Amino acid sequence: MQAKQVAAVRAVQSIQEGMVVGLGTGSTAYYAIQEIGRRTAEGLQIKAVATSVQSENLAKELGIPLIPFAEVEVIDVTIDGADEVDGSWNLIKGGGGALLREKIVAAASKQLIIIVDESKAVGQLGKFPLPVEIVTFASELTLRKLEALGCKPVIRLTASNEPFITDNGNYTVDCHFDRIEDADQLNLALHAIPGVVDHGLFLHMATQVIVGYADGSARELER
Ligand SMILES: O=C(CO)[C@H](O)[C@H](O)COP(=O)(O)O
Repeated sequence: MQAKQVAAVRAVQSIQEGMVVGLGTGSTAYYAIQEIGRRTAEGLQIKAVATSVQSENLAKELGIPLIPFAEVEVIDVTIDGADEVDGSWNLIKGGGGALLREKIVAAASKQLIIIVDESKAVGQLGKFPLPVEIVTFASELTLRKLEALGCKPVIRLTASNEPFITDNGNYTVDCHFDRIEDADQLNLALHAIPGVVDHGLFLHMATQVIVGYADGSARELER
């Protein structure tokens, strides 16, 4: 098993009968959804909500029962990946373009289990460009406001060089900071920009971080 899969399989052990489960997005969350599919095929009774169209489609293929958000009061556990995680379990997410739905689901979850391989554990956040979801209206203006925060903002493109459009119909801007000195302050500054819908800093949200290693082991990241 590769590192991402080991972390995913370990995290899925936390899912118990009757739970409402949030399904993350990305290549690590993919392994978690596969494992949830395997367990539901064996008879585990759960209900799930997805953080992207991609994960929703995968869940449908695997026969994982999905419920509409209108029926969700609380999500017991969400298992999701991350692009960076620091020693306080603060995260950069959104590399896979799903940060808004991921944050809505994470905020509604009693437990948020983050699964990563060891390359994602960092001393300080910011080497990975911070994804920011913005509305398409007046995007040039929003880009200038982002630049004023000290980063180089780049609208994410698809392989065919078109702007990448999120599941919510917005742009994603990758903000190159190199290092983020004060993530709490940056969180406030980003939310103060009107065209910003949300951003990939997930602060004080994770309740557990599981790191998978190339030797096939998985360990909880201490805080
Ligand atoms: O935030 C995300 C998607 O928006 C992903 O969880 C993050 O990009 C990590 O992806 P991967 O597991 O493929 O490395």
